[in-house]
Amino acid sequence: MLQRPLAGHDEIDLVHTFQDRTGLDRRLEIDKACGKALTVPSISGPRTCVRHIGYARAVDFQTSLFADATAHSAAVLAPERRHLSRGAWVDVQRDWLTDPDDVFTALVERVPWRSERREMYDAVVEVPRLVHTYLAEDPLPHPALARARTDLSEHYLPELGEPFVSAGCCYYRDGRDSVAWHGDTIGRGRTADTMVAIVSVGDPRRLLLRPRGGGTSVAVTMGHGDLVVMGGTCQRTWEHAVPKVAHSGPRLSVQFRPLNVF
Ligand SMILES: O=C(O)CCC(=O)C(=O)O
Ligand SMILES: [Fe+2]
Repeated sequence: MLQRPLAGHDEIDLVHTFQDRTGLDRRLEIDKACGKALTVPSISGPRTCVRHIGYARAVDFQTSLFADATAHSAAVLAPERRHLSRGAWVDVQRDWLTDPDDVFTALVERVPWRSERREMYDAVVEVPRLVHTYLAEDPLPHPALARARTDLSEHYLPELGEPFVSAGCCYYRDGRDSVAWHGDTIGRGRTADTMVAIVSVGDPRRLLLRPRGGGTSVAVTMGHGDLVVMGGTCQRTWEHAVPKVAHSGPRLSVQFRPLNVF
């Protein structure tokens, strides 16, 4: 772990302040010259300071431990399965990514984020999050994500019968950003069993799941570096949402999907 900017690489962009798990104030900085993320003890002053192209708002996230950048990008896949009703299930593996901080900064910096607008009744409203989708042939913004897609494809192949190809990305800038109740039912998820694998970095947010037509909802917290996979009939017999919350720092999610699932 680097404690201070490297000599000669002092042009720093994108500064996040946060408390690590031991309660210490630290800063995460991107060195523009070498592209590395650096963590330094935070000096007193405003908790938040951010500057990056096209988006400037308070950024403050609680991080897990910083991992050694040379380590493997993700732990061995061994998720725990929770069976829901009607053939739906959800797999969870906490702290799957080895260096979620690096993935966080890469996603913030390298994804060509765009805001979407949707027609709703008589008005055109802004979709409350930033989005971008990488298709099968597009290079992903961080090697750990390419590795994650390969590992997920291998692990789930016996059950899924095909690889994960696309990577949908969402940027929840703060607690006001959200996803309303829906199933990923455009394409094959409407009629066939499939899987959607979500890698999450940044502040924890809750993924709520509820049976279509009513029933008790189930909450899965998606934390920094966690993996959550929705599978079986989940997209057509259940719905999911990421509700708004009063306070949250940024969270980014990458959803890996097989061909023709949206
Ligand atoms: O942010 C997430 O993890 C879920 C997003 C989602 O459900 C979707 O984009 O279809
Ligand atoms: Fe979804």
